[in-house]
Amino acid sequence: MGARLSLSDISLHFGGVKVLEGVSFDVEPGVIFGLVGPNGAGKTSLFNCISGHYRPSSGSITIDGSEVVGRAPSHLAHLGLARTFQHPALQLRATVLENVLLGGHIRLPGGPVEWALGLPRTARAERSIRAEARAMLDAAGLGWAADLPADELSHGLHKGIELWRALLSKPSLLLLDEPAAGVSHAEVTQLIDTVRKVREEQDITIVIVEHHMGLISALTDKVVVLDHGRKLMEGTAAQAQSDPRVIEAYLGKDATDDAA
Ligand SMILES: Nc1ncnc2c1ncn2[C@@H]1O[C@H](COP(=O)(O)OP(=O)(O)OP(=O)(O)O)[C@@H](O)[C@H]1O
Repeated sequence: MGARLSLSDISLHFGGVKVLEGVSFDVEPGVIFGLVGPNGAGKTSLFNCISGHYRPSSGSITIDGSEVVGRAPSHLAHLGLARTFQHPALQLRATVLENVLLGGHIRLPGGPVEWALGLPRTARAERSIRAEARAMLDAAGLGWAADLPADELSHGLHKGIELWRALLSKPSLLLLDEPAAGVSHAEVTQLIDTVRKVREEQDITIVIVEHHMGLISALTDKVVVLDHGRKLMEGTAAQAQSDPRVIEAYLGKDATDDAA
């Protein structure tokens, strides 16, 4: 079952800077949910609050009813959360396969002592996850790159590696931070197909921060629009794109006057 994510009255202040103010919304299990808004609206900061990288100044965030504010990212991974970053965070000297395998670590049985001892059940699990990672890369048409150092690949493929790494952890809640930023048109089309397939084949809830409205329209069931750290509206992507408040936030007041 995809996870249920609930945010209630989230605020985030850095000194006197109010980055988020009273943001609340629910993400139903199994949906693809978009978080959009102009530059600096607070989207990545909100992702950082959900993934445990930032601690909100106030408010509550629950995943399947469990409070996660104050929990470390590693704890949240055990609750089924995985994320990608706006700027891919890869081990550039390691191979593509090794980067993807980092996502499978969470699925290994036992703890650090067992892993260090290389007990048979750990070794078996490692072999099985490695085979799964290779199969994922093959299915994505990236088998040729599996044993290459990550730094030999393009930015678009780095984004792909992050996505496969996150998926190898078998998340019930996946946060994608600007997956289409800086990637080619053909790669965006491939990304849309991949995310659709993932949703068809897995019980997963996906939240996407993205400026690419084509991708948001193609994929999301619902969106929340943020502006200056506040929730501006909630609805479908089509409703957001025709909402005068959203048009004004992106383009300024003149644009809505012109449209009237
Ligand atoms: N650690 C921090 N300290 C101070 N200010 C911060 C910090 N993190 C984010 N901010 C500020 O919060 C505001 C929102 O930034 P954020 O990156 O969350 O916006 P965004 O909507 O993701 O923007 P973009 O679409 O450009 O990526 C910005 O003014 C940013 O400078």
